[in-house]
Amino acid sequence: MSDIYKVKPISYPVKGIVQVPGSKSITNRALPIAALADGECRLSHVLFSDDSRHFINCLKTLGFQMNVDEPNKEVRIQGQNGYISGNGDEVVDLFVGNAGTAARFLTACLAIGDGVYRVDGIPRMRERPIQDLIDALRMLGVSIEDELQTGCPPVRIRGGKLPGGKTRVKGNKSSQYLSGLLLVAPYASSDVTIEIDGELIAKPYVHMTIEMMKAFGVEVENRDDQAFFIRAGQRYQARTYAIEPDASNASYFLAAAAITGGTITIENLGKNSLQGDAGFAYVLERMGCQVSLTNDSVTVTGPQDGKLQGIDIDLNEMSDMTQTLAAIAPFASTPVTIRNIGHIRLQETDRIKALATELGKLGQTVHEYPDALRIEPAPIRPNVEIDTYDDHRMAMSFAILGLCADGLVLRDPMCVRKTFPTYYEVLETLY
Ligand SMILES: O=C(O)C1=C[C@@H](OP(=O)(O)O)[C@@H](O)[C@H](O)C1
Ligand SMILES: C=C(OP(=O)(O)O)C(=O)O
Repeated sequence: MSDIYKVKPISYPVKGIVQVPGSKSITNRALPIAALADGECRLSHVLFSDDSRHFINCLKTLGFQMNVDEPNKEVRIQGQNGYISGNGDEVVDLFVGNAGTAARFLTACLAIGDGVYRVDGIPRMRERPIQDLIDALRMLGVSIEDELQTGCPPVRIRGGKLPGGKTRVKGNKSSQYLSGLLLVAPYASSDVTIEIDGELIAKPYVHMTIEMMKAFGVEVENRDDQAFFIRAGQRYQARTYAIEPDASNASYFLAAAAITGGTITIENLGKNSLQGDAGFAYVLERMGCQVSLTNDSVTVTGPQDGKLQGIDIDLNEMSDMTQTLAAIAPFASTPVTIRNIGHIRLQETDRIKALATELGKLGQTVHEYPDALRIEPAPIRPNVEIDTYDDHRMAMSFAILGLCADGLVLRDPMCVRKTFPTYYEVLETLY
């Protein structure tokens, strides 16, 4: 694909069943859990994208025997029952690209590694905070440092016996620090209590972690999302595990139905999903769409006149949906206000600023706040080139807006490879 992608407008309601790849969040939990388990785990419907490939490559570097079958979307991992190899005092370098889940979950798990490790990524990863995880691991006795004293990667960890005990973690910048601590906690030598220091954002991802730990045999006592207790001695049990389709990446196709008055169904993603972003369908319902969510599928039908109602919503628990919602705001009859999303300034890019800038280029009136956005719909300016900030969700969301605009062009469209390398192929099935 070239360095631009011209979105072809669509003049009719989209209709059909869309297949989206496996969940990035579930894949990047299943991989470390399987590696820590005792015996062979078979993971099916695995996502193959930058974020998961970085994780897979890091596990290979750590010596895990893996059978990676991309054509069949399957990974078999020989778990080492909590053992992670090292290279004596030689630093083992692990590259995670810009995968926040890989950076945070690996950093936590390496606390029990048999060696010294450096976790590093692309320049943007070196701007994404990890200090709160460093502080929490140090309270558990882990030898860990941010090598450039930036509070961000590269992080150097000297693994060993994880003593356990009580630790506190801040959860206002990312929920991933807590998820990482939870994932490794069963392998501490004594019980672990994790207390939350202040607010905890994006809670559905913590619940996903706990549910997946349970699926592999480890119980976490959740004390009202303020403290978490993990009894020592528990171990992940090897098993086969099927990964759900990615609800976050399904949102773009549901949004296409919303703005074209069409009907899109995503199969194997329903009421029992582990993913909080499966709830995005209900956001569309509040904007005037018809939604059907069964045990194993979600269907959205957009209003026939293509006119959506505006919405004022706290999107903290589905913050990855901010760009999807912002991209359909121009098609609403009244303003769209998205609140409690300040932490997304710390992600692949400063997402609030990026959205304000790009929607402004499209003629929208955007009010930017430290932790919120308010978009006043206006006619969409034609022939605009959209910057994507090396952020897959900027590219994927504005591609949907482009279906109902004239001449919208995406720059660096393949930044979608972070979680959805085949995005444009799937998008083009809508025509
Ligand atoms: O735990 C996870 O899988 C994720 C948690 C969220 O990150 P933050 O908690 O840093 O917002 C989300 O944005 C990210 O896409 C995936
Ligand atoms: C924030 C995201 O990813 P991560 O934090 O895992 O890099 C995302 O996928 O939108």
